[in-house]
Formats: sequence, C-alpha cells, structure tokens
Amino acid sequence: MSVEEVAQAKNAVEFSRENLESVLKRRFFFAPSFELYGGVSGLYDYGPPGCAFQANVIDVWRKHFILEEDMLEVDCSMLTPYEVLKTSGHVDKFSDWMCRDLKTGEIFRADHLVEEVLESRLKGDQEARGLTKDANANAQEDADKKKRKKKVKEIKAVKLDDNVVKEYEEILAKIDGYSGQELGELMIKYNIGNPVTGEALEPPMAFNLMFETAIGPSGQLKGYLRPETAQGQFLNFNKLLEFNNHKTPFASASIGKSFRNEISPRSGLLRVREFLMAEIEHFVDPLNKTHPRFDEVKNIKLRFLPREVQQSGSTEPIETTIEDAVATKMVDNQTLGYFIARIYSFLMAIGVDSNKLRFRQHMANEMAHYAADCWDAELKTSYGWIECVGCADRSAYDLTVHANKTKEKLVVRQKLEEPVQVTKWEIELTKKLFGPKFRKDAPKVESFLLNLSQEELEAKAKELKAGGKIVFEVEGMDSQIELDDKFVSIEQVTRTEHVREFVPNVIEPSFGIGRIIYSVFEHVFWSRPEDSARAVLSFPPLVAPTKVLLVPLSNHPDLSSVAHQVSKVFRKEKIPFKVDDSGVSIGKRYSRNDELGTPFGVTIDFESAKDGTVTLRERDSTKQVRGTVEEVVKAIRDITYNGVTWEEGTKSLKPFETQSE
Ligand SMILES: Nc1ncnc2c1ncn2[C@@H]1O[C@H](COP(=O)(O)OP(=O)(O)OP(=O)(O)O)[C@@H](O)[C@H]1O
Repeated sequence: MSVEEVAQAKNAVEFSRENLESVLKRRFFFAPSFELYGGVSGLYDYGPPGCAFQANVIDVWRKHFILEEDMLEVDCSMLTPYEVLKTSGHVDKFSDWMCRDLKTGEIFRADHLVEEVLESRLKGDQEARGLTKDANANAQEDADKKKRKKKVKEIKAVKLDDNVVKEYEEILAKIDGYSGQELGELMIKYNIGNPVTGEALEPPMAFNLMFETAIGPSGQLKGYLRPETAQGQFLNFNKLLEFNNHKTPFASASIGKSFRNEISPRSGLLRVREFLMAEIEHFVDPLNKTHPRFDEVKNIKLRFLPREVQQSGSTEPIETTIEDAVATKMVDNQTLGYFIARIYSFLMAIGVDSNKLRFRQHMANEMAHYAADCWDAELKTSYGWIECVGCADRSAYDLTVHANKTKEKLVVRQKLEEPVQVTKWEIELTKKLFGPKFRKDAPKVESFLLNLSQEELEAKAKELKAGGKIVFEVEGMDSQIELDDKFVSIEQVTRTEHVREFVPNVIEPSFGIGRIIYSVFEHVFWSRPEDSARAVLSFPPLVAPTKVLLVPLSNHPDLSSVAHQVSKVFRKEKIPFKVDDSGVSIGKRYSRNDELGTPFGVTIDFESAKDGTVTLRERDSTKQVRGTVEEVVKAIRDITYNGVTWEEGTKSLKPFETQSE
C-alpha cells in the first residue's frame, strides 16, 4: 500500500468508540481502579501498554519542552497546606456548581446538565426538521445510552422555535463561563430538571473540588491534595531565580499527579479524579513579552477560535499563522503565541490529528479575573471538543498573593543601564510609640504596615488625609486598629533608582496527560477495510508502547537460536521489543500487535538461519522489506528516533513479497 492508500484505508471504516474501547480493554491499556471491589468513578489504572505509551509521551514532552527550552524542572509535594491554597484562591474559588435532586439523592454538575439537556433538545429539533445525523453518530449515541447507568430521557424529535435554537446555541457557546446563579436562572427559564424524572432540582451550590486531609497525627494541620502542580513552582520562585543566576525570562516545569474531586467523572480518562499533569510556568517581564525564538515558529498555521467568533455563536475557526495571530492582537503577546505553537508541534509529534485540533480562546467571563489571555488546545473526540492543554497568561497574580501573604519578596531585580527617577508611596512609622501601645503584637502591626502594596498605601494615605487616622485589621489580632498621624505618615517620594524591581508575569501551558492520551487513542485508531474486526492503533513509532514484534516463523530450534541472537541486538540497542513465539498463525500475531500499535514486525524464517537476513514489516501499510539484522535495526532506529520516513529508511533494503495477510 502506498502512503495515499494507507490514508484512504484509515478513513474507509467509520470510527466506532465501542470497538476502540474493546481494544483498549482487551489489551489492558487502562482499566477502572479497584475493579474487583466494584471500582470507584474517576479512578483508573494503566496496564503495560498504557504505561509504556504514557512514559513515551512524557519523554517526548520532557525533551520538547524541558530540554529544548532549557527549563528548570522541579518535583514538589502533592500534599499542600491549607494556607498555600487559601492564598492562591483555591480554597474559596476552586469549585464547580452542583445541584441535588432531593427526592432521588442524585447529584448533577450544573453546567454539564444544562449543556446535555440543551444539546439533546437541539438534536431532537434536528430530527424533527428531518436533518438526519450520520449513521456513525446514531450508532455512537445508541452505544452510549446502553452503557450509561443513569438513563437520560430519550431524545424527542420536537421542533423548536428558530429563536430558541439561536438562544440555545448561544448558551452552549458560552457554557464554561456561567456563575452558579446564572446556571440556576437558565435551569428555571428553560425548565431543566432531573433528565430522567423531569423533577426540579435544588439551585446550584458551589462544591470545592479539592480533596481535604489532615497532615500529621494531631489533625491540626489542615491540607489538601494539590489540584495543580503550579503552586509548588511559584513557591520555589526565589530559589529558581537564583539557580538561573537571576536572569529572566526563564521557565520552570513539573510533571506529577493532581487531584480533583470531580462532581460527576465521566467519559473515561477525560474527566477523572486523579491525573497526571505536566505544567510549565514561564516567568517573563510584564513590559516585554516578546520571545527570542518567536521567528522559529511564526509561520506555523493553526486553527483559532477567538472570543469574538464564539460570541457570535459560531464554531468556524480562523486559520492563520501564529505571526498573524499575534500581530493582529488576537493572541495577546509573542510569548503566549510561541507556546501555543510549541504545544501544537508537541501534539503533532505524539500522534494528534492536526484536523482535530483547534485553539479556543477563553471568553472574558470564563477566565480567572487576573488572567490577561487564555487559550485552550482542544482535541476533537467522539465526546466532542475536549480541552487538553490550557495556555494562560496568569499575569503577576500568583507571585503577588504569595508575596503579600508571606511577606517574602518574589521579584526580579534588574540593574538599570541609566538610573531613573521613580515616584512611590512610602510609609514611615514612629516605632517608639508602637511598643507601649501594642506590646508583644507590635512587630506584627509594624510588619503589616510595612508590607502594604503601592495601591494600599495610596488608599491609606487618602484615608489619613481625610480623617486624620487609618483603620485596619491584622490577622491574629482581635480588634480593629486605629492609628493617627503621630504613629504613621504616608507620602509620595521621588528617588533615583539604579535597580528596577518587578514581579514577573507568568505564562502557563498546562497539559492533562490522560486527556491527551485518550484523544490520541481515538485519533490513531482505525479498522482494516478488508476486515473491520482487524483494528490498528497507528501510534507514531516514537511513542508506540513497543517498537518491534519479533516473530520466529516456527518453533524450530534453528529459528529460536536466531531469535535469541536478534533479541540480544535489540536489547543492546535499547529498542523496546517483544518476542511472539506462540504457535498461532503469523497473520494473527501481526493483528494482535497492530492492536497494540507496534509499528514494526521482524520475522525470522529458514532463510534467516542460513544467511542472517530477516524481514521487516510496517504496521499500517503491511509492506515488507528484507535485509541483514544490522540493516533492519538501523532502519528501525532511524524511523523511530530520527524522524526518517519508511520509504527513506528502507530504501537500501530489498522489497519482500508475501501473500496478503
Ligand atoms: N478531571 C480531569 N481529568 C483529567 N484531566 C483534567 C481534569 N481536569 C483538568 N484536566 C487537565 O488539566 C489541564 C489543566 O487544567 P485546568 O484547570 O485548566 O482545567 P479545567 O479548565 O478546570 O478543565 P475542565 O473545565 O474541563 O474541568 C486541562 O487542560 C486538562 O487537560
């Protein structure tokens, strides 16, 4: 088969999630955790090929980002004290909206419920209008319904008013950004209740997604399992800056587990309660967000779904270069643009289908209030478009809140070529009055005042001028404190500075490895047109769990001895391989390994015993060539690790004709 024929064959049989799931289960890519005990939703174990694939994806990630971009890797604790996550805002804000059905005890995630109900009504409307879905979508829906324990009401073919259709579409386009109150209002307005019984639900309540725990035996130190790896990176900022010889910009990176107590985990690996994250925090000067290597990526063309397009209710992406996207300010700055392009090339390297990737900008109400801009890399799967990588400009928020809380400066100091005049608010304390007034609490009060930000000082200066006193509270002290101008003075002062001090902004690409892995499964899965039961996972060789299947044609001792020799070579070359010397037919052995995504088969026959040559089979095209073990190993190495094509890598090997498999 030629490259074109392979491409055609891959699309000839409709994708079936049921078939993919059956392969993934049968070959133990992953399975529900604690299955013997009935399992727990949102928790999964990876089996041998799943582990190998994940390890390879992480290896590519590490090389693509950490090595290529000279990032500083850290591995931080997952157990996080309450104080840290209180300061970061997670204790108060890291929640989703849930609504309960008081009669049945069921719990729904409010935005997902509204989304599912409106989508099913729109589908019903399409059916009523005679706009039939493709057969695959129907089959998928039937399979999903069969599997779902909670039965969702049948989709009714009911035609909706044109205006209602438009309203539904607009709501769906903005579904990630509604507050709990807004979701409650939508549920009332559009009569959305329990999808099975139709009963009204309680109004949405905030449910914090963090798993709470106590650190140590006393139970006094409250903590959480981290919901992201980012905070550990921020807290190590000063050490990293020093490690980097005080130079910026620089980036830290971390790969590790995060935990979220999702209200309703669903869609397999896509929404789970424990998952592997790979996150980068790139610290950059807020006044200069250009990127020195932007030129290397500027011509990459991507599909963007900017805010304005979504606001109009459309999902039609704009295809343009990253250079153009930054020049027109669609993407806020070069550094953010650079990372978007690098995310793209990483996803391409591990097998994502470029036609099923788009970058969607967050709507203003979807972004954290401090974020300057945010784009998600979304991958299309049979579950719809799924956010797999978030890429946000988090501004100076995290470092600022941790610095304010700990009173430890988290800043970059830059020597200025030319001194500059800087006007700042400064506070002076008449310290001799603080001791008698506050006694043992005096240092606490002084420290509070000396650490006020410029904005806070300005406000306090106005307060002092207007009322002759300032009023404030200090954590750990019971009553409000009032101080007049005998205790404090706050003035604007202009000084000559030789050093510029700034809190860097943070650009954060954040990867959910499980979501990416599952999406790749879908993107590389296909069935052979001549026999749809023969499934293939066309992983790029670089990330395939095993690279080579070694198949002695029979169990004859002569062949076993060659297999033994060839195994030794693969082991020495560190090329992951498996020997299949089971008695089943060679076609069956190849099929089994096509399902595991093994890109190469090396067959040992009686000729091999005589002249040391073996055949090399390519998984997708089933093409075979023949050569010496050294030649074949070189071809495998070049194709797998050096990005060489099959045609190029095997051009010195002899074509080998076999009967069709
Ligand atoms: N429950 C989860 N299961 C698997 N991966 C997840 C989960 N939550 C987040 N991720 C991954 O972590 C990445 C970064 O997390 P982020 O906080 O941006 O997600 P999120 O916006 O909360 O996701 P969602 O809105 O889908 O819950 C996501 O792009 C995704 O790949």
